[in-house]
Amino acid sequence: SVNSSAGANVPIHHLCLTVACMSVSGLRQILTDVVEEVRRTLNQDIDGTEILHSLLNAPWLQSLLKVYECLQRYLRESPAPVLDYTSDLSFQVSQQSSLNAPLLLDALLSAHDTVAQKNYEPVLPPMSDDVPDEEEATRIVCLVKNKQPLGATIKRNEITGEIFVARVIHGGLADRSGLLHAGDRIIEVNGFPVDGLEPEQVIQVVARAQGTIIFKVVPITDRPIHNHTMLYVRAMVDYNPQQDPTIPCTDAGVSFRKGDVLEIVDQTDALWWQAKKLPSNVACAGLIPSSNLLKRSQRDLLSYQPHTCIHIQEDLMAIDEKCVEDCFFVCFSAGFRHSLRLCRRRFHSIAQISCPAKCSNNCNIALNCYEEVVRYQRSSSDLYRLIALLGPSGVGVNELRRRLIEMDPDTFQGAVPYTTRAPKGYEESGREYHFTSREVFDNMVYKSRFLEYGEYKGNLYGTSREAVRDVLNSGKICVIDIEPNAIQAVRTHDLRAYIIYVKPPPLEQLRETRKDSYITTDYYVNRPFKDEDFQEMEEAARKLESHYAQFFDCVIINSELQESCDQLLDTIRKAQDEPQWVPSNWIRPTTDS
Ligand SMILES: Nc1ncnc2c1ncn2[C@@H]1O[C@H](COP(=O)(O)OP(=O)(O)OP(=O)(O)O)[C@@H](O)[C@H]1O
Repeated sequence: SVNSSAGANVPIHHLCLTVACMSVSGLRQILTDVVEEVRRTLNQDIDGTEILHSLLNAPWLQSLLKVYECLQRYLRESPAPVLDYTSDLSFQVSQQSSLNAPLLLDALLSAHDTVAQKNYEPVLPPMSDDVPDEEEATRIVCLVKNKQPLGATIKRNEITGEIFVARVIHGGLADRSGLLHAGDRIIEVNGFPVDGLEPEQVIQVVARAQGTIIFKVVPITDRPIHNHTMLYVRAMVDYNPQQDPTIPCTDAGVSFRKGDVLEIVDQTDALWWQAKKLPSNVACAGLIPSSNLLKRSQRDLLSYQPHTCIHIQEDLMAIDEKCVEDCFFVCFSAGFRHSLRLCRRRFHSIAQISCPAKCSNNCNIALNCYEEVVRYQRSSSDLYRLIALLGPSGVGVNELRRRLIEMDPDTFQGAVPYTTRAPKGYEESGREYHFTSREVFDNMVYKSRFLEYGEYKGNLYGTSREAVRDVLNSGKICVIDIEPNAIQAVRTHDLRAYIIYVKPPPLEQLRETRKDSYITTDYYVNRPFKDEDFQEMEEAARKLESHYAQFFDCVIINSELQESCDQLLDTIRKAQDEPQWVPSNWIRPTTDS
């Protein structure tokens, strides 16, 4: 069978088809009229000469004869088009007259030229006469080369030297043609036999080809059933195909960073999935390592890092192919945040989040590289999402939160923390803090009621899940600041936290914007910022980003305070009112979530 995927020819085909349909239906009408006329004439009692006379004079017969004559003349004269470059001509005319020929006319004339030049069909090589009868059924596949890659990879059978299509990339040229499939054996490329060649040599033949590429293939008999999916995941790790020697085709690889959302379109291969990074305006997908493969390479990578603890499942290949919604946590102990109106430098957090996987060093770790996500649009009847601010100590998380609540206390509210310290004279239980005994506090820790908690100067402080729920239930937007330890605790079905990372600006801007600001440290309350503070802040920011960037829904660079406040307001509005990617188990809760 001979196939063509020359998409560019479609308009011309349409043109020809329309013309053909018109003449066919016209002739059909004439012939129907003839039959009807004869029937009516025969029913009347008229003599033969009269019938013959009226028949020969009938307009429909005249038309039919004219058509016949035209066709005969066409066969005799084989008329050639007067011009085969009318679009050039129209361009020249439009240039000279400084008038732009309408787009439609241009397109029409260029269609005319294509037809006149008869270049709308690939010229196929003549069929060889000496094809033995027993030769396998072959297919000639003709693809029109354009700027896009072919979107297929090939492999060589090392024993027979035969070349096969290894995989066809979803949405690529080969895939859209529907003519090449994984497992098809390629015999020739543009008449050039490829058996025994190295795959790179075959690719060179394809690369050298101009215009159309003609593949002679033996189609695979049992085509594998493709596992086409529409799965969206958030990448929990960085991946760069250029640095991955195991990828079957580097050029087909899709690079991604932590937090990127990927649309997985094919999971047929257990090792290499096909995906697009969102937002995407390309049709063609690319290769990404499957969840199991990525887990394996992460394990190899992390096992070389002496200070990183990791929990690994024994049999990685036995893990379900589909993503599990655990989080990828690595030990991290830089500057803990204290939302309890204390400076984090003075607040020693001892928060532990409940996590099913714990390594011998007591790190909270679950290894997962992709997190399944869905697009979520909060409905007006849903509670607001929790807003959790996160950033290195001193960057301005508390300042931003404070200003936000001050600006609109009817909309925004913090969660009232618990403490074991005694109330000061002006403090009221339930307003500044929930004052409680150590026994009650310990019991709350035991029952995992805290999102995070910590100790400062012998007293315990903690933010409970109920305190956050109370604010949300009251119809307000709850805004808290958290330490990285609390990320997993707030990313749940009931709180649906939107995590905003507050990032320090570059050093110069830090110096400039903080020249009149004060910092509270372990030893000083409200002293001017020093360069060491900025360096420490930047170092803590680097660590935070390298370990937790995958959980940031948004990043705000806190340079000019007013601008940051405006940006924060806008971000929170979008988080509540516009569709966002969220873990799928928030929407389809599992027993674990
Ligand atoms: N954009 C900014 N420009 C100038 N000063 C700022 C800016 N953001 C914050 N500050 C000031 O920096 C100081 C530290 O801010 P803040 O207390 O909010 O830090 P933090 O991130 O909450 O850290 P910690 O919890 O350790 O206090 C405050 O004096 C605050 O007013």
